[in-house]
Amino acid sequence: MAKRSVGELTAEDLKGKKVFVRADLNVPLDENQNITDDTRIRAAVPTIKHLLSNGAKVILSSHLGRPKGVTPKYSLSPLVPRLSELLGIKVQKADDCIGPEVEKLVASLPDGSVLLLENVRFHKEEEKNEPEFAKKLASLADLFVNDAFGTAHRAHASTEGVTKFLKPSVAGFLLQKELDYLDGAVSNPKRPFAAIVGGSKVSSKIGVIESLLEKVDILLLGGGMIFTFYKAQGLSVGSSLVENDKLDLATSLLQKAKSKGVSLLLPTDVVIADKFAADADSKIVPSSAIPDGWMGLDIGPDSIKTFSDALDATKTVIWNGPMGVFEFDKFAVGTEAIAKKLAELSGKGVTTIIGGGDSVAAVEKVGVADKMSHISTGGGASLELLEGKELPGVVALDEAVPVAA
Ligand SMILES: Nc1ncnc2c1ncn2[C@@H]1O[C@H](COP(=O)(O)OP(=O)(O)OP(=O)(O)O)[C@@H](O)[C@H]1O
Ligand SMILES: O=C(O)[C@H](O)COP(=O)(O)O
Repeated sequence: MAKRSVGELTAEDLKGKKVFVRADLNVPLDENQNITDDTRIRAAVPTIKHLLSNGAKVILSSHLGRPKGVTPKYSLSPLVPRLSELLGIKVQKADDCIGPEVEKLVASLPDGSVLLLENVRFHKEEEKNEPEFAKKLASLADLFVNDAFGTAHRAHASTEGVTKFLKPSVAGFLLQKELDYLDGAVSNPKRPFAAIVGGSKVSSKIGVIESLLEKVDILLLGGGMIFTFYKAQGLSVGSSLVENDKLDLATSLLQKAKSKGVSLLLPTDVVIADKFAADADSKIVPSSAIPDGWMGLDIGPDSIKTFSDALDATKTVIWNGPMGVFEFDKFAVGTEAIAKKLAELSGKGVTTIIGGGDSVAAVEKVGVADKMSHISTGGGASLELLEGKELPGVVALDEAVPVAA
């Protein structure tokens, strides 16, 4: 069911109103507290700007990291300058997210301004979703906007709990966009629809693969998980990453693909290494000829060609997980080739969706991020959505009002 969107709220609904906005501003910081990737801050801006331009007072909340109690290195203070710069106003910051001091700051907020609350996870009640804590957060505002897609898979006080005390509770623009692509485009894709799934282990992608097998026409598998599939087919895998307890599962996934008429492609050649290291000796071998003592760390050139050809026929592609150990330049070729291929397909009108995690890093490394139709800001959240799970932070929001026919 579609959710009510912040876009439906106009100046009439918003002027002078205090709006509690939950965003996912969980950005990486270096040892000097400098932001090393501001994607999530930029992604939160359209919703905040919409609220400000309609005269609302924005009370902005987020977590950062996984602190246990108040931990200065997880303060949201380092985010204030960038947030202010992107919004074009001076953002105020509170030292806590509840309590009398915060209430005072909220009471003196002018229309069209932003108060950033301190890391909501400094209170253990946040992750426990304690109603009393949610009520205190909610008491700061008149209505709720959830734009924290990256945290929508968590039923926490600031994502789910507050909806019990604030009406309306609506979806922000980012949350909406993520759902449109990761749920909408994937459930109702332009076909042929292909998924590319990589990453390290098959065990962490079982849910995604099973769910995608119900929807896709083509499934391309890469990354460390392929060796479990090879072994299940009786091939030697040398010292490659293998999950011996998942061999039956790999066989059943191959059978399921067959019975569903999904074209499941495994790499036909691999780049192997004599050790797990950036400076390892490497060579390219057919998938059926991995010698003892060698491990597969990337897909080979024939596989890149086969995968690229298969992708040429598609209208929608979703990608989750790298094709190899892309952190080592020597074994990044397969992942980078897929990133470039998707950029090329985007230019031809194919919908290309990058489902979070390491594939986002790969696309950014190759410099083609701006070419993709959609890059998810959520790792765990995008994976859960692709697995077909409901996200508590989304479920709790108001339903969209059906448009009269
Ligand atoms: N052949 C391989 N052998 C061992 N590790 C591999 C291999 N191919 C890829 N990997 C590793 O898999 C890791 C990514 O796997 P993961 O399952 O975490 O992917 P992801 O879904 O993109 O990430 P996230 O879990 O953050 O969403 C990378 O660190 C990469 O080095
Ligand atoms: O980075 C993320 O995936 C989100 O911000 C959620 O963080 P969490 O896994 O600590 O809940």
